Amino acid sequence: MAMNRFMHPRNIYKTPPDFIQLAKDFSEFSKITKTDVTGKVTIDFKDPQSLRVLTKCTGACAIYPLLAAVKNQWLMYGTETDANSLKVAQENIQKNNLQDLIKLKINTTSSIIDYLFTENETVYYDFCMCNPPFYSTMMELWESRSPARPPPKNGFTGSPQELITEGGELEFCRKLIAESKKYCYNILIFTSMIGHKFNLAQLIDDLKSDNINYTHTEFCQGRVTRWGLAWTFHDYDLLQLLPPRDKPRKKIQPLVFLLPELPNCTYDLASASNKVKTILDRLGIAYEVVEKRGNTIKIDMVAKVNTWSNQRRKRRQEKRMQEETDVKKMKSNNLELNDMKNGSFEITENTSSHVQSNAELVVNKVIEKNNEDSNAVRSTESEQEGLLGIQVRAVLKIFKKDNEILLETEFINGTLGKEGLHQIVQFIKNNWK
Ligand SMILES: C[S@@+](CC[C@H](N)C(=O)[O-])C[C@H]1O[C@@H](n2cnc3c(N)ncnc32)[C@H](O)[C@@H]1O
Repeated sequence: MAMNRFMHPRNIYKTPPDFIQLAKDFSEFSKITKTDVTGKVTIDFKDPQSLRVLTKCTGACAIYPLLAAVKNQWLMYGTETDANSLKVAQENIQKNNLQDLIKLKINTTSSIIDYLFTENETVYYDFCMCNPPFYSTMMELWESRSPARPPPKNGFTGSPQELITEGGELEFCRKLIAESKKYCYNILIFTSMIGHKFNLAQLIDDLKSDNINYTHTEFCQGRVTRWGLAWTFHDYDLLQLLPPRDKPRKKIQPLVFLLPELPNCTYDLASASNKVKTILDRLGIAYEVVEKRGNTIKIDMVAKVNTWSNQRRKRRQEKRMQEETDVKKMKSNNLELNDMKNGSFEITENTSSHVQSNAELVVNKVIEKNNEDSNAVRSTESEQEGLLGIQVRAVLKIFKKDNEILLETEFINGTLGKEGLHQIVQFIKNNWK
C-alpha cells in the first residue's frame, strides 16, 4: 500500500518529481525511463541500477544539507567517516555552487558529534540531523525483511558502509543521545531519522527514562515509512515543529497478557521473567535481556526452529512409541522364556523376526509408521534449521502494573509472522504452572 496519503505536509514530494523534465535535463536518466500507454513517464523502481541513476539526478550524497541549503538557505555543516562518500558529497556541493552554505568535515574518530567540539567548545548550532546506517550486519539487513512479505517494490541502493554500523541504528542513536547530553548547550534540537519502528520505541523509552523532552513523527513516502525523533535539553516547545496529521493512522494496540501467580513462588517480576526464560530455554529459543529497569524487563528473543507447535502430538507419539517398545520387549522376553523352557533354541534378533506373531507385525507397522511421522517432523525441523532464517523475532516486555504482572509482545520479524509469535505466547500460557 502506498504511504503517500500519510505524507508529511511539508514533504517536497507532495508534488511528485517531474520525470519528463529530468529526462530532458539528464541524458543518463532518459535512458532508464519508460513511457506507459497513458503517456506517463516512469522508471522501474525494482531495478537498483535505475534507482542509482535516479538518486544521482536528485543528489544522493549530502542530500539533506543540499536540500536545506537550496530550500531554506540554511548554513549546513556535514560530517562523514567514509572518505569516498565525502568526496562525492563535496563534488555535489560544488556542482550546485553551494560551497558557501555547506561545509563538510571528515570524521576520523569513533564519535558522532563529540569531535566537532574538540577544537572549539563554543560553537552553537540550531539543530543537528542524523541519517544513521540502519543495520548492524549484512545478515540483519537481509533478515530485516520477512520472506512472508512480498518482495520489495524498490531495490537496495545503499552501499554496505552507508547501511551498516556496529550495533545497528539503535546503538548509533543511543551513542548520539549520550553525546548530546554533553553538548546540550551547543545544539538546540537534536534529530535523527529512524529506519525501524522497534528502535524508535526503544529510543523513546531511553529519552523518557532520562526525562529528556522529545517528540517523534512518521515520514511516509511511496511504499516506505521512516520515523523521525527529536529531543532537546532547552525549554523549547518541540510540538510546534510537528503539525498534527490530517489523517491519523490506526494505532496498533500491543497484545498484553496477564501472567498469573505461580504456585510456591512470590508474585514478582523476577519470578515471572525467570519462568518466561525457563520456558524459552525449554523451547531452545535464544534470548537476551535487553532492558532491566524499575518495573520492566525486556527480552529480545529469536526463534530459528519451530519447537512449540504440535507439542501435544509429539508427546502423545513419544508415549505411544515407548509403550509399543515396552510391549515388544515383553513379548520377546516371553518368547525367550518359552523357548528356554522348551529347550529348543536361543533367540537372537534375526531369528525373532521369523517368529513374529500377527500382533507383533501390527505393532511393528505402527512403530514404522510412527518413525516415519517423527522423521517427517525432524526433517521439517532440519529443513528449517538449514534455512538459517529467523522464524520469529520478538520483544517480550514483562512489567508490573497495579500489582499485576503482565506480558506485552511486539513482533519484529520472521518467516512465521505474528501467528508464530501468538503460538509461542500460547505455549507460555499453557506451561505457566
Ligand atoms: C544512511 S547513510 C547517509 C548518507 C548521507 N549522509 C546522506 O544523508 O545522504 C549513513 C552514513 O553515515 C556515515 N557514518 C557512519 N558513522 C559515522 C560517524 N560516526 N560520523 C559521521 N558519519 C558516519 C556512513 O559512512 C554513511 O555514509
